Amino acid sequence: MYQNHRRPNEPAIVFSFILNLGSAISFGSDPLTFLRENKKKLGSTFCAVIAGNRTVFINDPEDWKGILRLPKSMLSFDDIGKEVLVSSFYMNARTADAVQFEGAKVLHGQFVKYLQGRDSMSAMTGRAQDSFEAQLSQLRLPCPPSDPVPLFSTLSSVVFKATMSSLFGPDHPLVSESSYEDFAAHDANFPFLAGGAPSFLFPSSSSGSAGLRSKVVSSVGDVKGLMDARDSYFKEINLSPSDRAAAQAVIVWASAANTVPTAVWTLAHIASSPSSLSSVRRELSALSAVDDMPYLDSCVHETFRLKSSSMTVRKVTSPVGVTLPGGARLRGGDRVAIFPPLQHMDPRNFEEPETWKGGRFVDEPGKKNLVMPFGGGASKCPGRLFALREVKVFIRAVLTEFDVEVVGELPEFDKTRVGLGINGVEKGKDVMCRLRRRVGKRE
Ligand code: HEM
Repeated sequence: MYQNHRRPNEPAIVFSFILNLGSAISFGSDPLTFLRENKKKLGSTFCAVIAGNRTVFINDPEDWKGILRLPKSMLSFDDIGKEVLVSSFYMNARTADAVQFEGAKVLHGQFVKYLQGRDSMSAMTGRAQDSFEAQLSQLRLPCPPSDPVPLFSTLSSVVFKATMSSLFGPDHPLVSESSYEDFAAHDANFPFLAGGAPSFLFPSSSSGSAGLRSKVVSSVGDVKGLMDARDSYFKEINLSPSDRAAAQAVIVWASAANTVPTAVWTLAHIASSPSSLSSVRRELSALSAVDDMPYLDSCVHETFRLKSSSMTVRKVTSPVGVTLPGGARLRGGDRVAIFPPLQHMDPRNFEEPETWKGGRFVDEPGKKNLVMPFGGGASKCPGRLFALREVKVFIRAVLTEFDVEVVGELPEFDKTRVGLGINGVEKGKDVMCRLRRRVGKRE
């Protein structure tokens, strides 16, 4: 009601005529310009109404750490997390509560143990690597081989299946082309669902998600990893099979949605930069472990820097509001948002920020700390170590199997996903590449 009215000590407000929609369109179509221009006019912390939510943007990266450290009694992700579970993953409120609140501690402990523990990570990496090698050796190439192939269309399902194999084992029904199609159908409308649009508007998303849920609780064979541990916990708290499926399907999406575009973009950028390609090939020929390849590591971080737009959001928990460390007064229910591309694209941090430079972090590894694709604070991605490793294993597998030559310019990224993670390729476009099996690798 009083969204556009500024009270004493509150941050300045971006005025909008359409109360419920607010600044959603100008923010969504070009967030960097929106934030930079309003920062100039209103100061580094200001409020904008985004799709009905008063959202306070903190635009000075110096303030971010302090914000992310504030206790849950002031700012929390939990309510927003629950909303997303219900709106985007078709979860009922009871299951969402179990995942986001009651089970949070147990489930978080499982993330740490299985997604970051050394033994579990190396077992997962091994399954991903086997899957990449098997899939790439059987990949059907065009005839004649000089015809270019669309990289995203060709390799996204390869990354999806390897990720499923790492989580569930190679024989699980999710390691299949049809499951990739279900995932892609659900994912395609994810920005609308996460934004709160009613799910009946997107029947292909709900049937894609239903397809994944119908398979996700199938036996995981002898893979005693994260998914098995979660399933045991959900049985212990008496969730029904369909509720267990909904809770497990979240991990299917979280594990693949950002890993797929990161992997394909990194490959596309490396292949379109002759100096990066030869530096990566030099590291590969030394046969080091992927964790010991600083140039490749730099390339993946450079892709994160340029393609990620994961926005970290919190909600003011106390109904009477809070005062932020800098003195700004916020109302109960206000959202607080941090948008890392402000830091990623700042020429004071990165020379020629619009340009992908594979070796950017080799001499300045400390600058990787300025790159934030995984969110921060309590909701920071628990899969980050595995994701980074999986992408490197993917690049190594592709470049071992193929010579990759990019044809033409790289297309833009998909701007409709801004705020949600790693941006995929612009709709209707792809990266066109010639793939030739390397000598000694031909069947
Ligand atoms: C490049 C790849 C990835 C990126 C950029 C990424 C990014 C993110 C981000 C930004 C969040 C937090 C969202 C927030 O703060 O609101 C998140 C959460 C999460 N991610 Fe990732 N992620 C990646 C890969 C993975 C992988 C491979 C897994 C699992 C195998 C995974 C599992 C999760 C889970 C379970 C959560 C939710 C954590 C929770 O509920 O506390 N992610 N991810």
